[in-house]
Amino acid sequence: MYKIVSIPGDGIGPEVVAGAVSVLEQLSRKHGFEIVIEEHPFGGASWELHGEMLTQATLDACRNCDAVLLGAVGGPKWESLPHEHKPEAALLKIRKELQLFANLRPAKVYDALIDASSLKADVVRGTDFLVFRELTGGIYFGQPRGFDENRGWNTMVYERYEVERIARLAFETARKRKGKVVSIDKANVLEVSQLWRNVVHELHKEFADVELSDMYVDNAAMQIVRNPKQFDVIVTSNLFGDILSDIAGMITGSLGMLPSASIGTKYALYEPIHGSAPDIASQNKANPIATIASVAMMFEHSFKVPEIAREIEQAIESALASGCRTADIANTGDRVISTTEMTEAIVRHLGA
Ligand SMILES: NC(=O)c1ccc[n+]([C@@H]2O[C@H](COP(=O)([O-])OP(=O)(O)OC[C@H]3O[C@@H](n4cnc5c(N)ncnc54)[C@H](O)[C@@H]3O)[C@@H](O)[C@H]2O)c1
Ligand SMILES: CC(C)[C@H](C(=O)O)[C@@H](O)C(=O)O
Ligand SMILES: [Mg+2]
Repeated sequence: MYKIVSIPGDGIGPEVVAGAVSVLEQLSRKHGFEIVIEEHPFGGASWELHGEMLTQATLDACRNCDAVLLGAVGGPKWESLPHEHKPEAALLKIRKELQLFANLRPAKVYDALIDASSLKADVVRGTDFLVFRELTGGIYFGQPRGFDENRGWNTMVYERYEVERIARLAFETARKRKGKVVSIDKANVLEVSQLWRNVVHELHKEFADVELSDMYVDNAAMQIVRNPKQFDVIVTSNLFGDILSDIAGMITGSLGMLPSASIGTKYALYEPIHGSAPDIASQNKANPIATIASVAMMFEHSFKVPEIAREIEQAIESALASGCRTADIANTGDRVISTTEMTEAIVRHLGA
């Protein structure tokens, strides 16, 4: 039995999470295992119900399950709230409370979608890299922070142990892949990046079989677009990882394609990398694949059933190969289908 807490959130969150839940239900029917899904409010949706973006009940539920599935939070309705009350602050809080220090963001190109990328087919074909984004430290959490009428300030700080634990995961994972880690920083300008670089290199002594190189973040943004195939594993800080993974989204055709796993030593949460997309919310237009692929990551990392992860990825691949396209990945002339139609196609390809 798998107990999953779902926190759909705002905007397209509920639409894409509904797609992922259909996939979970189909897997349960097909394989005969029980899946219990408990839904809890989060973000703006929770604010409207309880006057709080993250209630103690939702947080307790997340600590009391095998895995959490999150849609997205945020939207224009809550933008003018003070920073500490915004839905985005609740997202940071849940990551911190559950100590989800590593955010794994794979950027893998599906063959059927090579023409959906804004980059040339030869550049994107065969791209397959994995970003380890540090998720509970750096400038997102550093103190002091604030702003007044004339000044705004944030602090980027990393402790040795924070760098070490994410770099260790990156090295361990690279060993099972192509054995190459690129650590991305801004050590030519930022002292905090110098610490990052020093710690990564010290740790590398334990992983001498893995090839390590450093890259400045501005160059990395360019290299990801110029030649994404050069990367295997990327390890980087919270802010740089946020930005670089959205860039990676465009290699795969759309932000709506990229899943993620946020993991710590005790808990795990799975979420697409995209946001609540207010521009297309409640229109049945969103691409559910990022969230469905996040369920594949759940089976891989939390439930340790990689065969089912592959089954989900295969069903996505087959749906795409048979021509299914939501608007974000459609080319001119393609028939565009809805969120629910894409979900149904993937469920069909999962088989019974
Ligand atoms: N993890 C999260 O919950 C998360 C992540 C990013 C942004 N946000 C929040 O979401 C809100 C909107 O932010 P934004 O517009 O900068 O980023 P966004 O990711 O929501 O949207 C960016 C663009 O990508 C498109 N897009 C995103 N996901 C898609 C999908 N699944 N299918 C098709 N198209 C998709 C949107 O329509 C939009 O044009 C903000 O409040 C922001 O803070 C939340
Ligand atoms: C909404 C925001 C807090 C979040 C982040 O910056 O981490 C988002 O952009 C993401 O990538 O998950
Ligand atoms: Mg982001």
